[in-house]
Amino acid sequence: MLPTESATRSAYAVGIRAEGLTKQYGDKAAVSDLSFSAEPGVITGFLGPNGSGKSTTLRMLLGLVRPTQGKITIGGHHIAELDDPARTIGTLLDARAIHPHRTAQDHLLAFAHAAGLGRERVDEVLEIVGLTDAATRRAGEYSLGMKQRLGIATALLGDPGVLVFDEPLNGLDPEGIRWIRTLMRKMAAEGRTILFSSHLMSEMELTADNLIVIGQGRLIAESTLDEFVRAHTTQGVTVRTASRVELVRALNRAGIKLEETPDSGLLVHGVDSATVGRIAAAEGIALEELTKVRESLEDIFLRLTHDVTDYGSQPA
Ligand SMILES: Nc1ncnc2c1ncn2[C@@H]1O[C@H](COP(=O)(O)OP(=O)(O)OP(=O)(O)O)[C@@H](O)[C@H]1O
Repeated sequence: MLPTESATRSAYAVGIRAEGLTKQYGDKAAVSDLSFSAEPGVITGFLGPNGSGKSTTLRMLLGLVRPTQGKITIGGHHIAELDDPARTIGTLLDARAIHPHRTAQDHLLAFAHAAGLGRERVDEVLEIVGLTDAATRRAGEYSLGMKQRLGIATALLGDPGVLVFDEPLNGLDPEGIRWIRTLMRKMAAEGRTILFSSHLMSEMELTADNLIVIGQGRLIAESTLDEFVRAHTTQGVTVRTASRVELVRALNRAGIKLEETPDSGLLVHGVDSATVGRIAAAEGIALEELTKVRESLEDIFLRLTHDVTDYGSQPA
């Protein structure tokens, strides 16, 4: 999705750009020649199997890891060159990294102080993330979901134009997940650049406008979510009929691959509904159902990254 005109004109219009980004740990390339961009006004989802290099990429963005080659910049600048980092970029990397004896308020006040921000802003962000009533409790007593909210409050302190959230949905209940989705949408609509990673594909599908997909440190795809799903969905239809044996025979004769589904339907690969309908009609077979297969983002992601998974689980 392209950023809207109002988004690019907004005061926040700063994007993220990786160019030839590479990080080598000894023989191991954690990130290899990675180039992508995340634009203002849209939500960009950052996907990859475990160990594919997402954290290393985000750590290079934040200046915590030095690239072996290439660069990753915010509005064209390395993070160390930013005049006012807190007002430019806000990040949630590990929500558990909070001092357990500090209250949420004190935690935020310390960050606000360091960034030259006033107490009012601390109250505002507590309100935005719904922690006002819990502000004087120690962070050590917080649930993971509350820690995520506190991490997001910290990211929002400087009212930055770029927000980077690594697995922001961890530990959130359905209401919390919906809340964060709405928050990200609102922030993007205001013209901010939102880059977030999640292993929850269904949520990614609901939230992201654009996707960056990596595997073994390399770019697999960069496109809008819609284009990605359209380009990678395999063609196929599910079909149901009382004359199953006859239909299987007819499809086999036509050289069409199919498999039986657990609910006694047939999954026909590589053809469209019209083809299956024509073959059935030619044989005088009545169909009870003929549905185009729609693959989920999760189906596509698992298939595309199957060969590039570092730490994939074995099939059950
Ligand atoms: N400091 C390091 N030293 C050596 N190897 C590292 C280091 N950091 C990361 N790696 C390796 O680089 C690869 C990418 O790791 P990274 O943590 O960036 O992946 P990830 O996509 O964030 O994974 P996950 O989703 O599991 O957090 C992995 O093979 C990892 O073992």
